Amino acid sequence: MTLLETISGPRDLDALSTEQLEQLAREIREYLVASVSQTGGHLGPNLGVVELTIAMHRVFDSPRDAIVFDTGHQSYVHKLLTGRRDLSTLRQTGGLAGYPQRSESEHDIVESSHASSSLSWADGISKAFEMTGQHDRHVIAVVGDGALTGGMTWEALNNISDDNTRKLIVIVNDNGRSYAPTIGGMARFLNTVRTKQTYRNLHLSSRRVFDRLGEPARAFYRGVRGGLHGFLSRFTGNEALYSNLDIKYIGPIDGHDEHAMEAALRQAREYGAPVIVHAITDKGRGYEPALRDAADQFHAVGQIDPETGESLEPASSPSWTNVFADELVNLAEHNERLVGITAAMLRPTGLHRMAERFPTRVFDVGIAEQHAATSAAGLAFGGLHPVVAVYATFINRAFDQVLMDVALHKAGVTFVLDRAGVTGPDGPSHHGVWDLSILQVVPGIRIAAPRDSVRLAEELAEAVAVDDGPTVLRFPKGTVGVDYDAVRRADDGVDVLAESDRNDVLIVTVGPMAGIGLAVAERLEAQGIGATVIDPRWVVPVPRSLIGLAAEHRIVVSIEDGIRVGGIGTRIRQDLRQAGVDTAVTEVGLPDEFLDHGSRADILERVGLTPQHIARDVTAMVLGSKLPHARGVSTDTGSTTVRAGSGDR
Ligand SMILES: Cc1ncc(C[n+]2csc(CCOP(=O)(O)OP(=O)(O)O)c2C)c(N)n1
Ligand SMILES: CC(=O)[C@@H](O)[C@H](O)COP(=O)(O)O
Ligand SMILES: [Mg+2]
Repeated sequence: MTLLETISGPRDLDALSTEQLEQLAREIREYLVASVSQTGGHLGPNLGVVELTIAMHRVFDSPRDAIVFDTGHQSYVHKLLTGRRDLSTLRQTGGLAGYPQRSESEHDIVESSHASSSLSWADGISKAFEMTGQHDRHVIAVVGDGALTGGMTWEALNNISDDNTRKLIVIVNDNGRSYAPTIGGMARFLNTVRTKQTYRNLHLSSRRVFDRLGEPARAFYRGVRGGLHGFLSRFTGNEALYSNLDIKYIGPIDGHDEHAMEAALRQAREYGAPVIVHAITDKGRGYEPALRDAADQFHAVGQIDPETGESLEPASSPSWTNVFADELVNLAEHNERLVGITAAMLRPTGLHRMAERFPTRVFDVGIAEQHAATSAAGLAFGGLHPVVAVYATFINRAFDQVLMDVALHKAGVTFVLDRAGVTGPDGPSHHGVWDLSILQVVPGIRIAAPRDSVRLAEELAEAVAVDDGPTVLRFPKGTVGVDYDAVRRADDGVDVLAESDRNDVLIVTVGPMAGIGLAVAERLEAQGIGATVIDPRWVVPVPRSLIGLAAEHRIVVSIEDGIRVGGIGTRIRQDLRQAGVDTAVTEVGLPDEFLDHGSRADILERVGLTPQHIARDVTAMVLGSKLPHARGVSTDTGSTTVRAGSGDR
């Protein structure tokens, strides 16, 4: 039996000796590589927090003490130590979440994977403990150096520093990277600490002395080093940033020395006021393939060979990200006004290719989407055309900046939203399902949803040519798949993908839902129901020719990979009514619920976003029976009658 198998909860850690703790750390690393190489996940970040998490659970008493992970992708070790030793179902339908999840454990608090929120959570929880007389409960936030580049962390620190009675400990997990090396002045400050000769000399010289004196001395050295470094750091200027905020600073601590971490955390626990413990760690620690990975030290991996780290996933047709990356470089070759902005996700969003070709024309602003959007408005004011590339779910955070800095000032900024729609394994906070609903209310915005790689190139070129307001391009995670050629294109750019000799149903597909729309049309034809399938390409504002076509059909069915509430379908319905067209509308999309993690296919099946579900519901509607109430489907038949009719062209 391994030591890890004896750990059913954090208190089982208390009796372990130094040697056992070192063995446990080894076993956890071995397990993480063996398991996550099969399931995929955030291998690098979790290899970097093994000793830190063990020390944290030994010093504090979760769940009485509240532990908050920032972003939450580095919580696998926490899961292993809190009764979830089997990670084999990680991120799979019905399996363990890749982030903390309250339904899994009382030890889990923050489920969102949106970075930089942990200190605000900790601020609120610690205030609540104070105000409810729970003075013995601590709050511990584990925040990465990357997450520290997000504005919320500074808003929270500004508040936390205002009240030094709260038992709030911030563990800065500083591995010097987000995906790539973390950018900005904050990172430079932290980096001085990491590389400070004083710290390194002290560490090396004192360790050598004690090592020569044998185990008792070694144990003594490890026990005091955390506090020693914290104390000494006052003379090396490292604490300046925090102590000026009137927050005690302990560090830098070797985040892989479990004893040093424990000593520092015990010191922090006894301090009785907000404390920052600065841990120096390595993302991918203990696993050579990760440490060697210059791109992102195995920040997020698919299935890999545990020995070599090589990907086991078959090379497939290009990803949406790669098509975007190449097309943007092509456009930038001929348009020197184009500049790119990423929020610490240069490679994941594909901007690395433009950065390689035009290094001075791509900006990494850190995990700072709000700043990215408003800085883009500034770049546009200065005569450039910024392309802000973020994951769709993260644009939520910058809604006000898109509205009040970009759109209000009619700034020509293009937002490229990758991972739009159901993403799958990353769970509810990662599905990019809200962008169509929240962005379409922005005055003057234009939103395109390419259905395939040809349209992505077309619509990106069209977007960057617009300089009098925001444009948006959104596409899903994964490979692009086949191209869907049009039968014809209307003057306003709407593509007709399929027609019938009966005008029973107009199917309006948003982006890659074109495939589903065409499959639905086939099923309807088999029932003798005629369907026209169109791809508006630019879905906001609703094109005029779509309104005209709707007037010629009995029913409009919109299909979108976004929440139905406030989605494109509702926009179409409103615009039809405004134009005096009373054709019934059925909006097919996602329910306005948080969708658990799982494969994209499983989730789409679960919510009925499949050709068979949609065709069944539309058939029932056309044949006049009451539409069965499928999740994610709403039918506007109350206010209008389904057009009786010949349906003949
Ligand atoms: C608001 C937001 N933007 C972008 C991301 C994508 N993202 C996930 S982890 C990560 C890097 C986090 O770096 P750090 O906080 O240093 O943690 P580490 O992975 O180094 O442990 C980023 C950018 C996110 N989760 N949230
Ligand atoms: C934690 C986080 O936000 C990212 O690491 C995200 O999990 C990456 O998602 P993809 O794997 O789809 O790039
Ligand atoms: Mg980091």
